[in-house]
Amino acid sequence: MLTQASIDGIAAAYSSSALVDLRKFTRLKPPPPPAAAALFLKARTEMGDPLKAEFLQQQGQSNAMADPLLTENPLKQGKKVPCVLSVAGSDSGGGAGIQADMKACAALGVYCTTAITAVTAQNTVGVQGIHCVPEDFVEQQLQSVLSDFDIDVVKTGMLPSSRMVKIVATAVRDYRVRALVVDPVMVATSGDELVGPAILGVLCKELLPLADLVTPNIPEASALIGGKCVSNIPDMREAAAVIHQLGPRYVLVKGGHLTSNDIVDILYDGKDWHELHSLREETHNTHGTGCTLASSIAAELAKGAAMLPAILAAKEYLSIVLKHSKKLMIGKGPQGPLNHLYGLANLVDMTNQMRLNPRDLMLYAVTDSDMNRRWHRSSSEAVRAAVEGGATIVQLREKEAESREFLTDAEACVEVAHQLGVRLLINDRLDIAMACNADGVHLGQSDMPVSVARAILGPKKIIGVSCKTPEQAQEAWKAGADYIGSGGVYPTKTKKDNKTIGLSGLYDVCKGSPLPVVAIGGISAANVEEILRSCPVNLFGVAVVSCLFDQPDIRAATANLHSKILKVFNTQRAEGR
Ligand SMILES: Cc1ncc(COP(=O)(O)OP(=O)(O)O)c(N)n1
Ligand SMILES: Cc1ncsc1CCOP(=O)(O)O
Ligand SMILES: [Mg+2]
Repeated sequence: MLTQASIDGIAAAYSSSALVDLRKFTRLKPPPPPAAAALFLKARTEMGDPLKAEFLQQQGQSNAMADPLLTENPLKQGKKVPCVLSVAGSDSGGGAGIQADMKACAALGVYCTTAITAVTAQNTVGVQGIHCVPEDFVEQQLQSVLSDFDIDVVKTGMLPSSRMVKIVATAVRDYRVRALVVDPVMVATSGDELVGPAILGVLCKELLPLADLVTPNIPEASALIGGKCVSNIPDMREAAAVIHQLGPRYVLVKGGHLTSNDIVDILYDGKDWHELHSLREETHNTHGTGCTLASSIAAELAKGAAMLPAILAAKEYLSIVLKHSKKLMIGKGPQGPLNHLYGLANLVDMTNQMRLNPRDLMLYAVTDSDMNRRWHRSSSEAVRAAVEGGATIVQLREKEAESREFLTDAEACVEVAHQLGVRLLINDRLDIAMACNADGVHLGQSDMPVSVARAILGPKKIIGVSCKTPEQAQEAWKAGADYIGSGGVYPTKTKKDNKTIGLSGLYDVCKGSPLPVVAIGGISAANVEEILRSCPVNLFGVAVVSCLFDQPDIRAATANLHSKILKVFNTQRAEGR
């Protein structure tokens, strides 16, 4: 057991009086939008943790919603991006250190810069080698990052030499770093030593007094208090008090090394102790949990949370990550990595499951039976050539054909399009679309109402709707459509007596449409650039008939149009639109 005398002794040995107190530079940002905080409170309360919820309510803040899919992502254009600097070692296995920090920050919507202190040869089995980065070069990395980026929080991990610790402390002081989270990494999850006890003195004397938070696990807490045994919660409390005497604003002693299933972390701020409980997850994939927790706390602080909400949110994120890591099979060793970016995989799944990726509207080929007849082509030959030339979606538009002939053609075209990985829609005819298992339909204003078509086709099929006005586009959206075809932009021989809306009409539809828009009518390689440039928002592509299908070489004509569209989109992307 620790005695008051030993606490005082260690505190005296590592007196912090001579150091500049950087805490006065700690500037945490204003609370996030109430909606996010309310969501978080609701989620926490529903999870049966009223104490934490109450605390958050008192704080009136925290954008600390742990699930990145539910949070407003702060990595937005036109806003100051929250920024963390991780000063840590690289893990070649990708599970801990710098790699964990970057993934955790990314998952929480925070930009992560790095200064790499050591390169480890490491995997799920253990640490096979350590190569320390020369101290001067670590210093150079710190200078590069701190002189350029607006860093909100510095988080340190593996600091393998005393000089390295001093260099980091100097940088934190010189650049008036706003907040510092110190994870006093000593031993990897595998039990391999990463940092020797020689750095302890300098760590306690130089870095901890500058820290807003230090996050030792039980062996590290024990090392920080001179090797005293820490084996239960009262010991953890005492250790936290001793470490607090070394100067950090908060101490979080993590209890994962105790065997209980109810993991208790102790947070001490010099006045109050908080017991933070979490359930142990039954998983071997725990490599990098310490780094992940510390960098997640840093990320939450960077977003503006106060310390306790930041820690609660980080713990929440970690426990969700652990749940999503249970079935991960990576590496042959006993400790697998975490699935930090589980939310991204969900996002990818969601994108794959989306009825329509609006980017597929980029070059929308609409077939024409008259033209195919004139050029002696079958519909499926025409579809194949267009898709091979770069068409990103196809619509079969047969105005004259009998149902049976239309269906036979449609079946052949669906087969070709699907072989080549492109969706095929049917113009006007739901019955044909259903019979040939097309990907959906395109409907006009006088065709079947969209809500009826949606009810018939179900949730998986794509529905496009022709609209000349923003009001029509809004109606289509309400009724369950997926995209808007807007035109005719220019007059065309392909659809006679069709009122044109011009570039300004197209602009109005794009501006007022909640759905992605594709322009149609009189579009060719000669005017596609001006059309796309005139509507930089919401116009995802062009739908064309004659400039592809009334041509001697459909493939070449499509490829030519494709390259023109790509040129505009690439420029717009480079300009940040
Ligand atoms: C992509 C796309 N946009 C608009 C139309 C026109 O459809 P509609 O108004 O139903 O006229 P018809 O094509 O049926 O004559 C379209 N087909 N495709
Ligand atoms: C179907 C349709 N809807 C509005 S204009 C049009 C025809 C477009 O054909 P083209 O690309 O040959 O001008
Ligand atoms: Mg129609």
